[in-house]
Amino acid sequence: MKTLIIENIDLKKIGELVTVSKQFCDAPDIIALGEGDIPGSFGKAWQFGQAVPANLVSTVSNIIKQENYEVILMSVSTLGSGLAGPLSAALAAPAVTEVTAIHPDLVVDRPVYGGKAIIQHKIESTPTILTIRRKYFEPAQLDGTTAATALDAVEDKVTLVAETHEQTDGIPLEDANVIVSGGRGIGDPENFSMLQEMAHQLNGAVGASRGAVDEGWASPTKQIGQTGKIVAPSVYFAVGISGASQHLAGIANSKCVVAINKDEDANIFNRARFGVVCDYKKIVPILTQAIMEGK
Ligand SMILES: Cc1cc2nc3c(=O)[nH]c(=O)nc-3n(C[C@H](O)[C@H](O)[C@H](O)COP(=O)(O)OP(=O)(O)OC[C@H]3O[C@@H](n4cnc5c(N)ncnc54)[C@H](O)[C@@H]3O)c2cc1C
Repeated sequence: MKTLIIENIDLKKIGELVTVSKQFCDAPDIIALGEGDIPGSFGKAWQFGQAVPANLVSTVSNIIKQENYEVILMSVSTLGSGLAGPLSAALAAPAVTEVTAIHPDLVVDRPVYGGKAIIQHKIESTPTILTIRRKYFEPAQLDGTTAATALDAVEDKVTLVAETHEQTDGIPLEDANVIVSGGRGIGDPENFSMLQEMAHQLNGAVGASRGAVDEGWASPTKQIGQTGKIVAPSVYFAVGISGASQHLAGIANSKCVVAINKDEDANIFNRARFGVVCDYKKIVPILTQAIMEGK
């Protein structure tokens, strides 16, 4: 099936979409956004400078129509989520969002009810737009670069007035291999520094439950869960977090969950591979020290 990737110039995001594209075709084409070379080898390539998704709709939908693309792939991101709906309307094409798996015969999975159930959709008509959840597919290795046709004819429906970059002291949560997250059980904001130190030693990032965010101990940008970020680290430490379903929805694709909670009946232990029933103030400094000594 003729496949088009639409993505910012980002090695991992493009790599993940190339992996997905292999289910549909041998060589996808790409519309890339941003400055610099497009990593990887693509049949046809177009490139926008940075632009607001709403302003790209008519140019992108014209390319899709002219080239007869059957599958359009984007990540679940500001770009993908902003473009999927308007493109679907412009092309009268179905859009399946938050896809986490692709099966034979064009059947795709998407989680619903905060990850408690999976819906399967069979793609029956083309073009079809799919947004793909990050980190569910291993990024393909991208060799070389592809020269692109520059596209600067964008509409002026929305003007970008200002852009404020999130303060991420270190690795962004979505890219972190290790996350140390704190919940309401942390008790006060100062104690988050304990988690910061542990995350620092593990070259990881600090996250938070909504409990901790509602208390004002962590920034909303750190919230993980149904209404926060969806993360997929190799190791996720849940410290003083009860394990509400809305929190678990954000960590469904974490490979190994380690729970530290003083309540042995806390629901987080049902999701954890390793659990420590203990006051976190006793165990976190010991773990941090052991990690430092083990380096
Ligand atoms: C529509 C909706 C969307 C939501 N979205 C999200 C979301 O995106 N993310 C999210 O996280 N929540 C979300 N929630 C809230 C969710 O339901 C829970 O209320 C929240 O996750 C609870 O946070 P918590 O586990 O930190 O706090 P609590 O439930 O209060 O748990 C605190 C835990 O800390 C333990 N503890 C206390 N002291 C210590 C100690 N000294 N050492 C070790 N353990 C200790 C306790 O035993 C307890 O298990 C949402 C809710 C709704 C209704």
